[in-house]
Amino acid sequence: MAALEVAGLTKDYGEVLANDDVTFAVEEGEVFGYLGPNGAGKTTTIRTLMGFQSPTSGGGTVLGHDVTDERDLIAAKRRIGYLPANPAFDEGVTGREILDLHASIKGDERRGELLETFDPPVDRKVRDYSTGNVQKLGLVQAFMHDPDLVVMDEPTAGLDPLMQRAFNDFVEAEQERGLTVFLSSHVLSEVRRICDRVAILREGRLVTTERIEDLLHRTGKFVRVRVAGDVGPAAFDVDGVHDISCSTTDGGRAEDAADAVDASDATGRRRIDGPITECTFTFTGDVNELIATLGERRVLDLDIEEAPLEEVFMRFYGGTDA
Ligand SMILES: Nc1ncnc2c1ncn2[C@@H]1O[C@H](COP(=O)(O)OP(=O)(O)OP(=O)(O)O)[C@@H](O)[C@H]1O
Repeated sequence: MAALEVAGLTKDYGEVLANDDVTFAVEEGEVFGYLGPNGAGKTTTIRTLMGFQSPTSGGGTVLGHDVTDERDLIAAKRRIGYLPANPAFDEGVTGREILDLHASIKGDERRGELLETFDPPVDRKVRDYSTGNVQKLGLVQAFMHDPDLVVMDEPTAGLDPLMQRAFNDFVEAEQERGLTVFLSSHVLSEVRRICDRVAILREGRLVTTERIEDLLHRTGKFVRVRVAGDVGPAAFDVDGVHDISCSTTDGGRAEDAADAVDASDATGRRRIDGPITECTFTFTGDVNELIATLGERRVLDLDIEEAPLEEVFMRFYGGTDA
């Protein structure tokens, strides 16, 4: 049984078709990312899955319970954690009181360890919380009753980089315990690290659902190379080179010794005589062929990294070649 299912989900707000026949399923134990730019319709799907609004047509299930059946959904919700986009808590009470209330409804088996990880200032009134602290309180609340499925709308919004990393580590550990996670995001770096699969939504329609590894494999590597000499794209005529762009600058400038192929002078820097060309391209071919071709040049600097998902994302948004 899928942990979460969306089947032909359509939501028409009148002016906007926010979800247009969206269908996908999240398997038990998966960390699944729901990606799309602002306004793509992610929150609409999530709010429908949590039973806060009715679909125009279609529907879905969470842990096997029909999201359009209020009673059925109440039973499921005890085993589900939920973090909404921009969580809003009663401002006049403390974080601890918020968590106490949640505990009385759903339980709080894991409150202590979660407070160690996310550490919101629970003795302060929520009105004094920063955006990040509200988010941390929301995360504690979403996980504290030890749910089987957690649904989160932009979970790392407002978190600083250290806390984002703590969140990623936490989700990875939770997955090992068998938790199923469904999270929306437009922060692609977080998706790449923690998600098994992603669905990409654009203007209410599902563009693709695939494994993150496949997405990365298909999109290849991003290469940036600096070589001595005035060379054009033809110098990198290897199968699998795409979207190459080269620019040549006059040589004669000081280069860091680390860049140099041969010895540096007494200052630790040296001059590269003649022009220098920097080329960037996406590479989907055999890396050995690329290395052989690069070996024909005097390489001053080389970066090879996974293609940024932002680029992949833009291609999907761009439409025509997606
Ligand atoms: N209650 C509503 N009434 C009318 N239109 C709405 C309503 N809620 C959302 N919309 C519209 O539906 C579309 C999808 O919105 P939604 O919030 O689901 O997108 P999203 O992908 O979550 O965006 P974001 O990343 O900005 O949160 C948007 O065009 C939005 O303006």
